[in-house]
Amino acid sequence: MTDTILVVDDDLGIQKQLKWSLTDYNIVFADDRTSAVAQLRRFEPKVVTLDLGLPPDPANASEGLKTLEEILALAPNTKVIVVTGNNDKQNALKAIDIGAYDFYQKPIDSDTIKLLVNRALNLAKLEDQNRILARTRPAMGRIIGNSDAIQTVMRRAEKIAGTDISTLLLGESGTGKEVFARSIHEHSPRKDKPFVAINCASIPENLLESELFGYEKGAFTGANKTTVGKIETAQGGTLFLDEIGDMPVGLQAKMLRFLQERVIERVGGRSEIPVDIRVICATHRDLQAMVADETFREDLFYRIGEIPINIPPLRDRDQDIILLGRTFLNEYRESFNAKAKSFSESAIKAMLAHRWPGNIRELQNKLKSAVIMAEGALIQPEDLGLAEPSEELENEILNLREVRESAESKAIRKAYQRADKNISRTAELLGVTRPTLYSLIEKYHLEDLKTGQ
Ligand SMILES: Nc1ncnc2c1ncn2[C@@H]1O[C@H](COP(=O)(O)OP(=O)(O)OP(=O)(O)O)[C@@H](O)[C@H]1O
Repeated sequence: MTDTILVVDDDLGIQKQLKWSLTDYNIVFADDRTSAVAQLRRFEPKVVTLDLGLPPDPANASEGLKTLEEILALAPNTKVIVVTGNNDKQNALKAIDIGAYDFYQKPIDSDTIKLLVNRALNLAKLEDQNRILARTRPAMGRIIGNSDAIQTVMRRAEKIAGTDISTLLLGESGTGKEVFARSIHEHSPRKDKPFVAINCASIPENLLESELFGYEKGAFTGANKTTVGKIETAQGGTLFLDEIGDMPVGLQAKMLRFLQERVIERVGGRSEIPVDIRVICATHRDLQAMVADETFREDLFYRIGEIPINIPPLRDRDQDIILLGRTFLNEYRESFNAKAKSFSESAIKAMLAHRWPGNIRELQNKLKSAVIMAEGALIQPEDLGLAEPSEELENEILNLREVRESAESKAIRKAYQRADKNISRTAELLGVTRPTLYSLIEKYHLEDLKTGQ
């Protein structure tokens, strides 16, 4: 397919000259700001050449710069090459500052403009490919979710996984902090070594120290034999400290020393034991506020949270609710030998409308009881303990194409989940043919649908 280039210039002579110079492309024209925006929406060119001297103010660059801003606001990935008058370096630099890809000064030289457009187009295509790759590459194995919110976090976690940087996972209860910690471990060079998790909130304060650091025989009444702690057990691997915000202040000092010096002493022990582990911490508490009221050590806060990751709550994950729901439904159906097979339409609506304060854990609990309670093959809102839903609130999007695209890809995903991942049935639900559905899948990069995910 020939690439389209948009030429924004009010000078007919220049329009013609560019058409002759850029014969390899499909050239479309605009002669002012309004028509430039209209052409941009219509043809979605990857490259635009823009004369800064546009009417009604051709002697000045203000209209051109405004047009540049509008183009970039609408289609930020567009490569805009600005054309300036002779000796107008200042406005050229202003344009680059706003986000133009490059500039050149009149008079136009065919070879130069050809080269510039070519390079801009190659770069735009490369960037497109990168974006697609980043979207379709399966990330962090065990984490289920297609929403942008979770995909962004997954990519962040993936990048961190290869390093030994200390990571702090933040998020409401039940959002999957432990799942993320495990995934980071599994994608790290330490994956063949142990992953050891300990929940600081569930162990009584006086036992937490010996649980973490181990103890020597005779260290206290009942210490009948030397016992290694969780830290030593994780040797070479990853230690996951869940609910780090609940760690007693006294123990925080010992923890900090371990993190700084990478040695530990067992309770009642005298020798220092070197440890090589990666530490991942998690909490649902506001550690920063705890630092402010001195219930959490500031130095430890910075030591454990070199890179924080915010795991989004389930209510911010769009269709993931249904995706996770179906996964758990299949799991529980088997283990309870139940007949519930799928969700009714109103159950899906109710699930999407619910706020899920307990996140994925709440979804699991509600589903478990729904699978047991449901009378027929379809789970109803009341089986889930949810009320019939009211109108769904949509985020306001103003660009019409974006609205259409976002609505279409949402509808395709929704239909696909409803059709139990059957492509023919999805096409039927959407009222399109299979080839049309495939081309839409291609267009919106929903490739995971073809692989049955
Ligand atoms: N993206 C996911 N895909 C599949 N299962 C998930 C996902 N996220 C979480 N789960 C499941 O949800 C449940 C809760 O997750 P997890 O225990 O990791 O949450 P948490 O944030 O650590 O919770 P808490 O703060 O209460 O300890 C687990 O059973 C986990 O397997």
